[in-house]
Amino acid sequence: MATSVRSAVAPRRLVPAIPPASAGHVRGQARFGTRTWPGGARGLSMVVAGSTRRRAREGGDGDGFLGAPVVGGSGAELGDQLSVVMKFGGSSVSSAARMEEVAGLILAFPEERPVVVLSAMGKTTNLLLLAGEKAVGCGVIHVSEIEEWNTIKDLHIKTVDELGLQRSVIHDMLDELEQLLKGIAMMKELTLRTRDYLVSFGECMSTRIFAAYLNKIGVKARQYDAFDVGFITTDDFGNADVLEATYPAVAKRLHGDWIRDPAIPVVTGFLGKGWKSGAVTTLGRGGSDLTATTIGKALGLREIQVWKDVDGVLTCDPNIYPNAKTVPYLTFEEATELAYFGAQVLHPQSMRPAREGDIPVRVKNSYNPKAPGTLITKQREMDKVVLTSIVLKSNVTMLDIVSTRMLGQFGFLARVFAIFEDLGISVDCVATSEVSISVSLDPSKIWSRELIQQELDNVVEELEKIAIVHLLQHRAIISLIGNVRRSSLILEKAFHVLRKSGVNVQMISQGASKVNMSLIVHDSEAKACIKALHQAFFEDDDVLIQAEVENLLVS
Ligand SMILES: Nc1ncnc2c1ncn2[C@@H]1O[C@H](COP(=O)(O)OP(=O)(O)O)[C@@H](O)[C@H]1O
Ligand SMILES: N[C@@H](CC(=O)OP(=O)(O)O)C(=O)O
Repeated sequence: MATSVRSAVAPRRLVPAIPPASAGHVRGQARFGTRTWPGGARGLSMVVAGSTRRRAREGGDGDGFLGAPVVGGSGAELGDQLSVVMKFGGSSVSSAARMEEVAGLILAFPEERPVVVLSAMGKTTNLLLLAGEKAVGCGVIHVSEIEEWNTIKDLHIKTVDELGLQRSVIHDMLDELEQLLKGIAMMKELTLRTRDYLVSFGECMSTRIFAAYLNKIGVKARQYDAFDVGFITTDDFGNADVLEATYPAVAKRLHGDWIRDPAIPVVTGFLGKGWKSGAVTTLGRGGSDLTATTIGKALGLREIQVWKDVDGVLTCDPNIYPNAKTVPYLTFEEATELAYFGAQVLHPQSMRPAREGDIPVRVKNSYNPKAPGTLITKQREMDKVVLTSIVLKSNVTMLDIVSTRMLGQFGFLARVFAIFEDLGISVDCVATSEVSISVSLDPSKIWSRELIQQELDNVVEELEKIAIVHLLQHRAIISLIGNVRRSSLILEKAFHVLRKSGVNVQMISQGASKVNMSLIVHDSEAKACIKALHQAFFEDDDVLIQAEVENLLVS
């Protein structure tokens, strides 16, 4: 077993204490459940516009004012500045009923002026991907029979009907989507660029429907496609990075429109525009979280809320072990490690803008809004914290690389990493000795290019020029996110549990940030390990007692 230092995540700065901004939200929570306005145009007009004066606009104008009576008027009437981002994931907006709930949630916080970010409805992104893949091989005349395409179409039409909207809200989008699928069928290929364009229809439709619904119930809203309002990205289709130029561009557009003609912005999550290609890009799966934090930073908002289908960030993936509990507080650093090392609940890059802008992020449950959720800030009280969360990244590939020449550690490491750089492969965990190095490869980066085996063959071929290489597949990284000051206690306990379970740890790695200790085990053992570790750390008081004793000894 090798031990090491890992440096997968960006370096950190020391930061001041939790800002008082969080207090504002607690006020909002207290109000929830005793809503003054249960919904409906009259109440909502009071909530959102601060005025009961109405202004009806007829006919769709492409801005989300789709023929419904709307409320609002001058900026003076709407009053305040935009104050929070509220991002709702696919599970939160999966049907008409869910959209009604979400509208109710937004309006339950009348003191807020939200920017709303939405993902595609339910599983639409997956369905679009499947439809695209089927289109490649089915022939143009069979496109209309693709099951996933019909499911997407039915869901969106049903939603529009149930919300009492005109089908014209999404008619053009559905038409264009069908044409695109036919184009893919004709070309018999689905490039990464076309795939991003294809999946963008999910967010483009959900936001159009939701904005139209808000307008219908009397809340003035305006739909935006992120790629048209300044989300400028790299041209890495499927996994694009947001570029710095995005912040001023987004701020200018959203703020400018708000000042001119206040209306709740409803923005597509997940999407951007490639700075060279000008084409639609996507920010990686779950990328709407990153859209939300980017807008939060761009506009300097008070809080970023990401609404999910769980009570917040949990002590482990509830699909692996249902006894997972809510983690009430996290630092940006912990949340970043957690997301980067596989917790699906947050997009890996999403904490960066929030941390840079020092804007608290709150993870909430749209199915259980009274639950306090998880508050993520720069710093938090760590005295009583031992372990925060256990994260699993499955199906990881490891490379054991042993130098054949005596290059010396410096030259050897440099050569190895130059090869990874040349091949554009990123590394999660690293363990080194003078003439050998073990690394785990970041699966998301490899998968995104769908060339797993080919890429692995390339990297092995290159490395074999300077080393003996063993490729180990089907491994899992178990990351223990916890208190740096308790690392000995965490490791002692973890190894005790794993030894009792008969598990052999193949590599351990501790990041420079030290909030994360990663253990690599065989994939087949990983889920049982998570369960045993969870029981030991979160369901057994012993560990807390040990920490208390340590506290006393220190003080
Ligand atoms: N540590 C964790 N805490 C909370 N949820 C987790 C965790 N690990 C995995 N998940 C999964 O992440 C899901 C929420 O993320 P996601 O599906 O991206 O939400 P949304 O689509 O609403 O944005 C949960 O339903 C849960 O199954
Ligand atoms: N719809 C995209 C983007 C996204 O963020 O979705 P969600 O918020 O449902 O994870 C996806 O499925 O990846």
